[in-house]
Amino acid sequence: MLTKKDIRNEMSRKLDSISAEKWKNWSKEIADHLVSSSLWKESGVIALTVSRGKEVDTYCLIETAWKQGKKVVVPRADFKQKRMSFFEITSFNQLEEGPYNLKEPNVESCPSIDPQKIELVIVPGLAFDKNGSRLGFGGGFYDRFLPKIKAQTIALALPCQVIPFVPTEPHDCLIDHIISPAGFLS
Ligand SMILES: Nc1nc2c(c(=O)[nH]1)N(C=O)[C@@H](CNc1ccc(C(=O)N[C@@H](CCC(=O)O)C(=O)O)cc1)CN2
Ligand SMILES: Nc1ncnc2c1ncn2[C@@H]1O[C@H](COP(=O)(O)OP(=O)(O)OP(=O)(O)O)[C@@H](O)[C@H]1O
Repeated sequence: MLTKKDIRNEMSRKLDSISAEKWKNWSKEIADHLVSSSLWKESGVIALTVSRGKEVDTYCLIETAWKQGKKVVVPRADFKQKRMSFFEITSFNQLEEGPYNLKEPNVESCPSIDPQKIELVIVPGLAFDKNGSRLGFGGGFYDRFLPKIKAQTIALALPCQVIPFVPTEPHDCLIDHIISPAGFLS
């Protein structure tokens, strides 16, 4: 059986080989499905990550959310504790360079938000299966964060990121919905 590490390595390689054009078009299709969903429409406070590399583009989604008057909250990761805090951003200028080329909120200019106020969480990840199992970069950040909140969770996946089976451990949290360019998978 493939280990989590095998899948991470294989997926990073596959993502690297996707052209910029395909990445852009798929991201747009995924965003269209998301913003037309009732979950998105009904949520006023949305937690997202700021996309990096070949992660499904979230810059457009953040802009759409702002235009629609929604609150956008993004995480700042504490890599020692493996925990995240969320801060509201109202401009991309409030982001700064964090570890691993992550864009993270500047804590001086962004108010922190009580996780209970989050209404929808867009969860990042490397690979997903139709059951809602998710594989991330291996920090366990979301598996520590999600049990604390009651919001619905959605993952955005390029076609190659949906695989038949993601191995899970007891601490792994299932994602409620996965959106690929073809639409909602679950
Ligand atoms: N855009 C984005 N932001 C995010 C996440 C994410 O997955 N994507 N996170 C989701 O939890 C949290 C940060 N967690 C992260 C954990 C590891 C790496 C990372 O880049 N790791 C190295 C590999 C390190 C190793 O080999 O052990 C890498 O991928 O090169 C990035 C983010 C919060 N912010
Ligand atoms: N709720 C938790 N409490 C304590 N330890 C946890 C918890 N969730 C995950 N861990 C630990 O964190 C490490 C990484 O977990 P895992 O491989 O599932 O990460 P991941 O889901 O791929 O990463 P991420 O959520 O950051 O994207 C593991 O060593 C795991 O034991």
